[in-house]
Parts: sequence; C-alpha cells; structure tokens
Amino acid sequence: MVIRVGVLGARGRMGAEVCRAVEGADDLELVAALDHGDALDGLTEAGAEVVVDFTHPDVVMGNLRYLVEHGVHAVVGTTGFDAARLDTVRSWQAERPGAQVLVAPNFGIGAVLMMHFATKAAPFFESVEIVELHHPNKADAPSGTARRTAELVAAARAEAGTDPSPDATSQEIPGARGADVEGVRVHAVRLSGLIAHQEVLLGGHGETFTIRHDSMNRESFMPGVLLGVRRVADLPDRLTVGIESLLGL
Ligand SMILES: NC(=O)C1=CN([C@@H]2O[C@H](COP(=O)(O)OP(=O)(O)OC[C@H]3O[C@@H](n4cnc5c(N)ncnc54)[C@H](O)[C@@H]3O)[C@@H](O)[C@H]2O)C=CC1
Ligand SMILES: O=C(O)C1=N[C@H](C(=O)O)C[C@H](O)C1
Repeated sequence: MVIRVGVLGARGRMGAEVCRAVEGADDLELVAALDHGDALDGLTEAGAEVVVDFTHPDVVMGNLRYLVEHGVHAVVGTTGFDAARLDTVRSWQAERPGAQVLVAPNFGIGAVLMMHFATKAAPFFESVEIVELHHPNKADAPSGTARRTAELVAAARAEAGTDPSPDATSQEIPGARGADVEGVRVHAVRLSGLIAHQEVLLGGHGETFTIRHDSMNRESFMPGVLLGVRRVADLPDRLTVGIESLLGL
C-alpha cells in the first residue's frame, strides 16, 4: 500500500532532500510540499497520511498542533524539543486521539549509534564532554543531537552513580567552557564547509575514548526519515522520541 506523504519546509535544505527521497520510493507518494507562507490546509486537502516537518524551532509546534488536531501522523526532524514541548504534544494527543508523532533529533543511523555507544560508555569514564560542529546557517546551538546526547549521558551516569566530571576552572571568559546541559559540557562550532558532526570525548585514568560521527551530506538522514515515515503509524507509543527503538536498540 502506498503512503501519502506531505512535507513541511519543502524548500529548505532538509525538506528538499526529503521530497527527493519520497519521490524516489515506490511505496510513498509525495502529495504536498509546503513551505513558509503556504496554508497548512493544503496537507489535509491533499489527503496526506504522514507529514514530515523540517522547518524551524519557532514554528514547529504550530505545525504539530495542526497535524494532531487533524489526525495526521507526524515525523519531525526540526529541533528545539525539550521536556515541556513533548508534554504539550502529549496533551494535544490526549484531547484528540488518532495522530501518532515521531520526533527525532537526528535521523542518521550512525548518529543514533553514536548516541547509543556514548550512553553505554559514559558511566565508565571520569570525564565526558561533547563537541558538535555544524554549517554556519544552523539556527540553534547547541544542536538537538548534542542536547539529546548530553541528556542520555547524564541519565546513564546518574543511574550508575558516577560523579560529575571534574573541573577546577575558577576563572573563565563566559562561554569558554561551553553550555552546561544537565552537567555535561557541550561546545558548538559553526564553520563553513561542514554539514553535521559530533564528538563525544570520554576521559579516564591515563586513557581517552572518542566517539565521532560525520554526516557528509543530507542524504545521510534519508534512510532514517523514510523508516520513520513507514513506521510512525504503527509505533507502540503515540509520541516516540528518537529512532532508536525503530532500529531495535
Ligand atoms: N533530525 C535530523 O536528522 C535533522 C534535523 N535538522 C533540523 O531541521 C530543521 C531545518 O533544518 P534545515 O533544512 O537545515 O533548515 P532550512 O532553513 O534550510 O529549511 C527550513 C525551511 O522551513 C521553511 N519554513 C519556515 N517556517 C515555515 C512554516 N511555518 N511552514 C512551512 N515551512 C516553513 C523555511 O522557509 C525553509 O525553507 C532544523 O531545526 C535543523 O536543526 C536538520 C538536519 C537533520
Ligand atoms: O541543522 C542541522 O543541520 C542539523 N540539525 C540536527 C541537530 O540539531 O542535531 C541534526 C543534525 O545535527 C543536523
């Protein structure tokens, strides 16, 4: 059966790539490709069953509310989701059953594995810090992936009873030590020529362990996006964060 797919942010870097990927898949049909200024009713009028959102953190919640209210499944790559936003989505879903939502900070298979391995490794090392590196047109810092990695790492360390990373800094130019995300330092680099990259640096007694992932192009996210489109309607939870469970992790 063919799934009817709509794309929000269709003229953007990611949205355009998603449109190409959907058009290239035999089991998917691109029925709506909307961008800034287009009415969301174009999605329902086109009969979209699943909508992919790669827009902007400032507008994604409005889009998602529309989709949930209209019973359209959503696959969301746009960043900016914290616990409060996720709770808000759950409250909309409670009011209006039907729409399933998948929010993933990163659809790259390697990036998901990086987060997974970092979470596993984090309790075994005294220190952990994250460096994310992206193209300079990125709207948010730190990246959604880095925030999510820091949250997962912090939770794993808390569960294992690992002490906070040691840090004797007493003098600092503000920002030099990066952002503090649940006790994990996150550093954001913005550099022309880059796409999306992240290193998780772990340090212990006389050894370091670095986990690095590189997205060389935006095609790298498409297998994960298409997996989400194909599976979102049947996921066990109405709101799923990350594609880890879809990969069996
Ligand atoms: N989860 C993942 O794997 C990935 C997530 N992202 C995230 O996706 C988002 C978009 O990234 P890019 O494509 O690089 O940005 P972009 O700026 O190239 O594209 C965003 C597009 O959304 C459009 N837009 C803005 N408001 C809109 C609205 N209300 N309705 C419809 N379209 C609207 C813009 O006109 C633009 O064409 C960011 O939050 C980024 O961090 C990016 C890459 C991978
Ligand atoms: O804006 C981007 O480009 C990316 N955004 C996502 C994020 O913020 O983690 C995913 C990937 O890093 C690319």
